[in-house]
Amino acid sequence: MADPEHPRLIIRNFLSIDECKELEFIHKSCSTVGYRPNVFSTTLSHLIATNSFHLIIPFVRIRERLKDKLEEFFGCEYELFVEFTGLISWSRGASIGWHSDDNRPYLKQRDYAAVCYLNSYGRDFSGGLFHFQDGEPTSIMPMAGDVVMYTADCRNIHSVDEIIDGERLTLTLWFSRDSSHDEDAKLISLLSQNLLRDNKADSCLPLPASGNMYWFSVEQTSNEQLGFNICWARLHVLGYDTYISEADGCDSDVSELLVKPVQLVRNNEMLDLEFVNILHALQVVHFFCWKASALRTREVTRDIKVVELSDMQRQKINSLKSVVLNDHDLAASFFCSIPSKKSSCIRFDWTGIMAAVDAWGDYTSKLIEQIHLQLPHWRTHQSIYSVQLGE
Ligand SMILES: O=C(O)CCC(=O)C(=O)O
Ligand SMILES: [Fe+2]
Repeated sequence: MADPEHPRLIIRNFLSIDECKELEFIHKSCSTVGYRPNVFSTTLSHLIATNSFHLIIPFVRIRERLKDKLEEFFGCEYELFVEFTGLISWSRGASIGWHSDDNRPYLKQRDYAAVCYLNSYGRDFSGGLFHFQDGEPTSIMPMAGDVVMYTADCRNIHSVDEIIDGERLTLTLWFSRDSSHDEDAKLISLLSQNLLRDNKADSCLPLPASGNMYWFSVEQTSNEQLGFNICWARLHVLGYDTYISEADGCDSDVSELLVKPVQLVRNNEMLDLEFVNILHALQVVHFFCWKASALRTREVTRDIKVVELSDMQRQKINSLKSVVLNDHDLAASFFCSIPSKKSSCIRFDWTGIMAAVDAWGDYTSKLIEQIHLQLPHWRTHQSIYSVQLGE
């Protein structure tokens, strides 16, 4: 039963570690700059808009489980709609002072919040403790898999300490009693438009959004500013460079670079395989990070061709870097894991990356199949739920 003065619930290990890792893979390969300084986010509508609509499938069961648990605990069965679902990461310097989650006129529809921690305090980031102003518990140390649920009103005023190091990642949902704020209706309409429009979407190769959505600068203004593109920054912190044969010198426009085919480079070697764009390369690399140990036993059917870089190619790579990562120290400080924990790095080899290319393709096809099977049911019921097929 919820305490009427401070209605809140904390559940340890609500999500499995693999669920956390899958959502981390999605966020690190699809996020955009967020709504507040040093915050990055991945919304479901963004996944749909960038031809990665199949990636909403991993959220479906989790959303449902969260809503069921929340409704049961707070005694509001069948009353709630999901108002917002998003992956949110906070990097060094991000924090939020005392607030309730409905504290703006345009947020009044929010009745409940559920925050799932996808990584852990001390291991993946430092700082970032959660505090309630009154009542118990006073503080929460975020740990992967745990969830905190609370009413969005002033009975649950809370804050989050500044992130000191690393990247703190959550899956955050808000729920509303007001059906006009039901996120599902909007998502189903977007999905229908995208899937109907694009029959050949079967390969689900990501399509970048506009360049400014991936551009981080301290001032958070235009493309011209000193800063970095977050897609390249995420590859850079993992030790990868990229080569774009079609890039024509250091005056290239970042928005144009986002849609050009890229090759992955590591030290002095380049994989002789073109990814359709930087987001495609990023998805495969993060898929490799997620599944590295399982990929070791996967047979690679294609030839792996790695070439040594020429001086010309190296020059081109450096001039590309000066455009997309013109503040690479800042980029590193945002997306690096915390310094004392470097040992958790994944052992790199090109065979692993090639295995990831194939395995990412299989993973993607399975999710596309799922979405094609489920969408008709979602449209009928105007609700996103896990359809028990074969019923
Ligand atoms: O991430 C958290 O622990 C809470 C975040 C929060 O308070 C918010 O986004 O309103
Ligand atoms: Fe909040």
